[in-house]
Amino acid sequence: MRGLPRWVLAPAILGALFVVVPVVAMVARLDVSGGLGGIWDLLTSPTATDALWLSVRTSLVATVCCVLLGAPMALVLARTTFPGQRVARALVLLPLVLPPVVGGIALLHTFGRRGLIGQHLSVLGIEVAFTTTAVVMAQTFVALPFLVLSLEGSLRTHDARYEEVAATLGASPSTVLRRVTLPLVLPGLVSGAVLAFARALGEFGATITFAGALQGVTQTLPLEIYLQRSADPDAAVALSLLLVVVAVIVTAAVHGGPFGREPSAEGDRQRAEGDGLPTEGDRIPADDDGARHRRRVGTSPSAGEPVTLGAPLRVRVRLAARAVDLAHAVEPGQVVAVLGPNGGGKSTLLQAVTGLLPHRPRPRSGSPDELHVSIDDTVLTDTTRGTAVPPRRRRIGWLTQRPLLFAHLDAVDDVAFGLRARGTTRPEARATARERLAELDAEHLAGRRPHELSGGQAQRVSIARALATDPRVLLLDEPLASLDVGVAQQVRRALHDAQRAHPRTTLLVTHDLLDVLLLADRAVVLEGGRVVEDGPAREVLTRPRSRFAARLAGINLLSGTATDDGGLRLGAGGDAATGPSGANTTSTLAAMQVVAGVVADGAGIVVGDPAVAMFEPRAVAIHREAPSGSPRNAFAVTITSLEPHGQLFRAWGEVTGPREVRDAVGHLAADLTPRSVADLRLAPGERVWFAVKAAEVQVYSTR
Ligand SMILES: Nc1ncnc2c1ncn2[C@@H]1O[C@H](COP(=O)(O)OP(=O)(O)OP(=O)(O)O)[C@@H](O)[C@H]1O
Repeated sequence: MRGLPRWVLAPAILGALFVVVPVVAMVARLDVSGGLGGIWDLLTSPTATDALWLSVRTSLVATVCCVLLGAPMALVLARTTFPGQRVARALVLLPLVLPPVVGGIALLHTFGRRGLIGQHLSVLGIEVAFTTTAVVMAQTFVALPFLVLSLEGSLRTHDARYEEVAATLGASPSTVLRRVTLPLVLPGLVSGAVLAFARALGEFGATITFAGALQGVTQTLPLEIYLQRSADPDAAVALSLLLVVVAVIVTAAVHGGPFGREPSAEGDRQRAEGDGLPTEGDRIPADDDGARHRRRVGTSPSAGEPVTLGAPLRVRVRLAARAVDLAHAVEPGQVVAVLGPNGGGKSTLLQAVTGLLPHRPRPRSGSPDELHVSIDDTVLTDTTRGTAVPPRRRRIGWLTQRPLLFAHLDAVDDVAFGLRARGTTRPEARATARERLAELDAEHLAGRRPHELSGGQAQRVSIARALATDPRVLLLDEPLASLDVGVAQQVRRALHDAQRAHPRTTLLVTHDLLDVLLLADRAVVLEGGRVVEDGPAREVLTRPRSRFAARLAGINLLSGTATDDGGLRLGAGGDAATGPSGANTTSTLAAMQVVAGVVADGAGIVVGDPAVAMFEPRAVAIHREAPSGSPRNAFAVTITSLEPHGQLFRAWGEVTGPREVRDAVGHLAADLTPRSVADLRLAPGERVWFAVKAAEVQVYSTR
C-alpha cells in the first residue's frame, strides 16, 4: 500500500468481487449430486466434445489469420505516417466496439450468397456463409483488433532507433523486420495472439449470425452453451465452467508466462543511463583495464603504423523547415567534435550522413532545400540529382547515447549482426565479432545479453558492433553522455585507443570538454543551424570565437569590434572607439568598451574588425560597489547561480545594462573562494560588480 491511500482498497475489492462472485455462483449452481462422473458425462457428450474441438480448431486458425493480417497492419500503423491514419486506425479497431451481431450481419452482407463478394463466389460454386470457414471469419473479424492493438502498443514503446541502427549496420528492410523488429516485439505479438485466441474462443454473436449453429460444422462451444441453456441448464453450466477454465489458463499464460513481461530493452535503457550498478567488468581498476586494453589495441597494426580506415567526408545541409544551412568537410581519419547549444543542428548533420534524415529526394522547384553527402568519391545523397543511397549501403558506424543493443541477442551475435547482414557466414562473423570484442576488452562479455551488462559494458559492446563492419565514417552521438564519470572515462579511453589503432573519419557530437580534448582533432560549433566556429580542437578551446565554445572551455568571451587601442567595442558594427583610460562601467556608453591589456593577435587586428575579448573566470574580482582605480573593466551583473568548482565556487552573473551590452556579454563566470562567497554574502539574485583588469583580457580578431 506504499504511496496509495487506504480507501482505494474498498472499490478495488468491490471490483474484484464483481468479477469473481458470478463465477463462484455458477460453480455453486453445479449439480454434483450425481458425483463428478455426472459432470464428466456432460462434458464428454458428443455434442459437447464436437463443440469444444470445433471451437479450439477454428480459434487456432482464426489466431493464425489474425497474426498474418494483424502484424502487418500494426507495423504500418506504428511505423509509418500517411494521410488519414487516424481514421484508418479507428476503422481497424471498429470490431472492438461494434456489437458482434452487427459484425455478423456485415459479414453476411459481404460474403453471404447475395453479398457484395459472396454473389461472385457463389457463381464460382464457393459458399462461405454457414460453413466452418464462416466461423473462422467471424472469429477473425472480432479478434483481429486485439492483436493489432497489442502489437502496435508494443511497437510504439520500442525505440525505432534499434531498427535504424540495424539499417546502418547494413541490414535490408526485410532483415531488419525479421531479425530486429519482430524478435524485439515478440512478447507483444504473443500476448496479442493469445488474447485473439481467447476472444475467438468466446465469440458468439457474429458466429451465430454469419455461420449459424450446425452441430460439428458451425456450432462452437459458446453456441452450444446458449442452446443447452434452456434444454439442459446443468450441461450449460458445466460447459460454461469449461470455457472459464480455458480462459483462466489463457490469461495466466499471457500475464504470468515468459511473455508476460517485456524483457530487456527497458533494462538496456536503464543501465545505459547509468543507474545499473557496475558489474565485475567495470570494477577492474581503470589503469589495469587500460593497460590490458592498450596491449591489445594500441599495438595491433602489424606494421606498427596505424592504418587509416576512414575516408574524406563532405556534407552540405540546407533545410528551410529546420532553419539549418551548413557545410562541413572532414579529412580521412580525422575526429571532428561537433559542438553547439540545443537546436544548433548537430543531430541534423549526423542524420544527413546516416541517410535517416526525412527529406524529399528532390525538393520542390524553388525550394531552398539542398542535401549533399559524399564519402570518398561516392555520392550518397544529392537532392539536385535525386541520389539517395539507403542507410544500409553507406558503410557508416553509428553510436548513440543509448547502446541500443538487441535484447534477443548476446553480445557476440549483436556484434556479428552487421557482418551477417552483409552476407558473412555465421562462424566467420562470430569469430570477427570476438576479435572486435577482445580489442575493446569485452571478450568476457561475449555470451551476455543486454540485461546482463552494465552501462559501460553495453556501450563497449556497442562500439565493437559499430566497428565490426569496418565503417568508412563513424558517427558518435554523445556516446558517453549517459554514463557515470568513471565508466565514461573507460569507454572514452576505449574509443581513444580504437581510434589510435585505426584512425577513422569521425563526427563526435558532445557537450563534454574532455571528449574534445582527448578524442578530437578539430572542433566545429553549430549555432542556429550555422557553422559559427571551425578549427583545430585545442585552438577552439583556448582561443574560442563562439560563446558556446568559450563556455565549454570555461572562459568568458565578449564579442564586438576591434578598437584602435587594441580594445573591443561591444556589440556588432559601429565605429571603433578609443578605449578610455579609466574604468569602464556598463552604466555609461563608455562601458560598451572593454580595455584589453594584452593584444594576442595584435599584428592581424584591423580596427573595426569583428573581434572577441577573452578572460578567465579566475581573473574576475567581485565587488559590492562599482570599482575604480587601475585600468579595468567592470560589469554590473545579477548573480544567477553559484556552483562548486573544484576547491572554489563558480559564480555566474547575467550582465545588466543596455541590450547591446547584454547581447555581447551575456553571462559571465567568476571563480572565488568559499570564504569570499561568505564575506560577500553572495547568493543568486544579488546585484554585484564583476571586475577584470585590462592586463587579464586578450582580444583577437574573428574575421
Ligand atoms: N523532426 C524535426 N522536424 C522539424 N524540425 C526539426 C526536427 N528535428 C529537429 N528539428 C529542428 O531542427 C533544428 C536543429 O535541430 P537538431 O536536432 O539538429 O539540433 P541539435 O543541435 O542536435 O540539438 P540537441 O543538442 O538538442 O540534440 C532545430 O531548430 C530543431 O527544432
